[in-house]
Amino acid sequence: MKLVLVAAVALIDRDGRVLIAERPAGKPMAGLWEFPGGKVEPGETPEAALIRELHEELGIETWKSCLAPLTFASHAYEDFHLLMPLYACRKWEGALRPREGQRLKWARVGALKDYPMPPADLPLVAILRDWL
Ligand SMILES: Nc1nc2c([nH]c(=O)n2[C@H]2C[C@H](O)[C@@H](COP(=O)(O)OP(=O)(O)OP(=O)(O)O)O2)c(=O)[nH]1
Ligand SMILES: [Mg+2]
Repeated sequence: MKLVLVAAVALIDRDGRVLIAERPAGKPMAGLWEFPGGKVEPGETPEAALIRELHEELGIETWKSCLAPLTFASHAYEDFHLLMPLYACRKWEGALRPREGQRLKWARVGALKDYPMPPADLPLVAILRDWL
């Protein structure tokens, strides 16, 4: 089974809400809500991948020192095994712009259950709820 490394982040605003993004049409699992992030490229660290993805997907800038490791997902999908570290981040610069046409939502952690997420994310939501 192919192991796929994806870095993801819970961006947390001053009110303790969490940013989720709707996966765009055409991508696998389109329409599900996810934590921003993406695949770690060869030779890249997870933190560098996240900094790159946050720039590409949301137009914001953050730094390695602002990415706190929180937990991870290890989930068997049908065609790959996902290993996904989840970081927490409370500090970034720039205004959020959905650069891939994706819908964005700041959600209270208690309301995340109202947004359908990929199955790998469900344990992460529980951990995030206890942690926040
Ligand atoms: N970003 C993100 N990906 C997730 C989450 N949960 C989950 O199962 N995934 C899966 C979906 C995809 O199979 C994979 C991430 O792929 P992606 O399509 O976002 O990767 P990417 O941003 O690098 O995009 P691309 O260049 O491959 O199109 O991880 C999550 O919360 N956030
Ligand atoms: Mg992505």
